Amino acid sequence: MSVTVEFARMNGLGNKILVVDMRGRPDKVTPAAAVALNADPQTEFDQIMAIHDPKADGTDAFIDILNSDGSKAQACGNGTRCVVQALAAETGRKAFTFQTVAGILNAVEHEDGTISVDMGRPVFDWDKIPLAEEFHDTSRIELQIGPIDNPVLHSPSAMSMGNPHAIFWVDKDVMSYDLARFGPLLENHPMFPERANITLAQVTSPTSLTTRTWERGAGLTLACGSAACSAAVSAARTGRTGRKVTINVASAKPPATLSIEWRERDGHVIMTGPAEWEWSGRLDPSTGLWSRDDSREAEAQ
Ligand SMILES: N[C@H](CCC[C@H](N)C(=O)O)C(=O)O
Repeated sequence: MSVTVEFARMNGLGNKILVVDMRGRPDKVTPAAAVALNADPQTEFDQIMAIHDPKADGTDAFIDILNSDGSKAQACGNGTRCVVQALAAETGRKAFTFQTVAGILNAVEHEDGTISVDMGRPVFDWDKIPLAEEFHDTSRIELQIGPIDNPVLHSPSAMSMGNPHAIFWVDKDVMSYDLARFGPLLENHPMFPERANITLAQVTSPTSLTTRTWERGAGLTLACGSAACSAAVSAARTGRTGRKVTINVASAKPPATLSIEWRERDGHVIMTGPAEWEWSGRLDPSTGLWSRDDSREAEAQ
């Protein structure tokens, strides 16, 4: 047992996020707490974004990211927008700088409530993604699933957006694939020594894509921000689209889009989209025991 902390149940395009306030204390949300929270339908989540005191000058907070299986993630685009909305509501500030294990992220909340996160620069080197085999060109790697002579999915683009991603290009509706079946096989494929997030992407115009993602450590999710960034970068990198695209996140609830720009001048990826607060409560970061606090809902009415 440890002293409880505040948390907020939020979502980014339906990607289920728990934002946990760990400021002012040295401990962490444990993998066991994550697994316990995910086992309860009311607190089931895709990522926990734990806000810690800043560790570096010029940053507002250190963010620790956990997947629902208790493993760590280096990046979470939808969760980062949720953290911005929570801190903006608390402080009235609009711009924040966060540190994660993958580096420094700058983010800003706009007048219309949407949030832009500078996700940093993509990494294409095979050993940094990481892949198990050397590929000179990671924009199309040798990997396939299904019958050898007629693969269902093949030749993905691989990259790191802080975390590892494989983007499979498809020309049919992304919902028509059995991603629940192929996702775990590809996530854990020997090609990906640190596993990978697996995305199906369909190019729908020179400025738009539709995506659907099987997340490493979380499975089928309604949306994945870093995967949307990776799909946008990979589409531009392979000449499928320009550097600025709208991503239709096929399973997002309600249907929604993210705007992604792979900025020409510095190679940074800027993701813009919404975040939504659902309810708040308190939890024990060592066990995951939690209770709901309805005072904020009462205030809002
Ligand atoms: N939902 C997140 C990504 C989580 C990535 C995580 N599954 C991993 O890399 O292990 C997003 O919006 O970017």
